[in-house]
Amino acid sequence: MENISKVWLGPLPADSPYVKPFRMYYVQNGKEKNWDLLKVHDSVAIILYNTSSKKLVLVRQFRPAVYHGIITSEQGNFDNVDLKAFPPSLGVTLELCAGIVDKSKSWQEIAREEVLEECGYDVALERIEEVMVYRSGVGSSGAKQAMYYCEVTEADRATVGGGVEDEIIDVVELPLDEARRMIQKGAHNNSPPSCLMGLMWFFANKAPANV
Ligand SMILES: O=c1ccn([C@@H]2O[C@H](COP(=O)(O)OP(=O)(O)O[C@H]3O[C@H](CO)[C@@H](O)[C@H](O)[C@H]3O)[C@@H](O)[C@H]2O)c(=O)[nH]1
Repeated sequence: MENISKVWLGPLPADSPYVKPFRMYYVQNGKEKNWDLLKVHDSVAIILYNTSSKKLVLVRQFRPAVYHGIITSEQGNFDNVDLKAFPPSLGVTLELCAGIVDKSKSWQEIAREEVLEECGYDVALERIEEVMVYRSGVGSSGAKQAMYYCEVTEADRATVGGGVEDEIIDVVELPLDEARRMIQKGAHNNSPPSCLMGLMWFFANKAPANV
């Protein structure tokens, strides 16, 4: 899926629409302190369960930040990457369907659109149930993410999904026993904490007893 042929790094342009770095200053207990942080978009993530197939619907995609993190954990900072030593498949993740909040629509509507764009299911707004809201990246961004739950059936399928514009996203139907293994033994597929937490919430609150 990733088909990546060259990787290199450059400085962050000041007009990045996705990441803005700051140094925040504050006085605590009478002492001046500072913290280096990033402003990034808030986001939504959706736990999708297909009740026809009795499988969870997740997405696979190449994540540059994960790939970068894997390489730097292994060998420190880099300029160019040896793609043989670090195949880009290392940076592929298995995640909940998700989207950034970058338009003036309700968060639930943005979640509804992501379910359609990424996974191909066209569902009414009322079927998207809020699960919880939390802050991620507490040391770096403190970005807000709202998690939702939505049940879909084959009747809701409108497209094959896969994202919009340049996005390259694979839709994955995950059997419940595999999902259970991910939260019992740890995931080997770079799944972020939000995905693992979403799976745990699903098993604690929604999973059918007999599957
Ligand atoms: O430098 C960038 C960053 C984003 N995008 C595009 O912006 C969109 C969304 O970006 P991304 O940050 O990957 O959003 P999500 O996939 O919605 O990821 C959200 O949901 C994830 C899973 O919960 C969280 O890990 C992320 O922090 C949170 O942004 C996609 O079309 C990307 O292609 C770029 O083109 N360039």
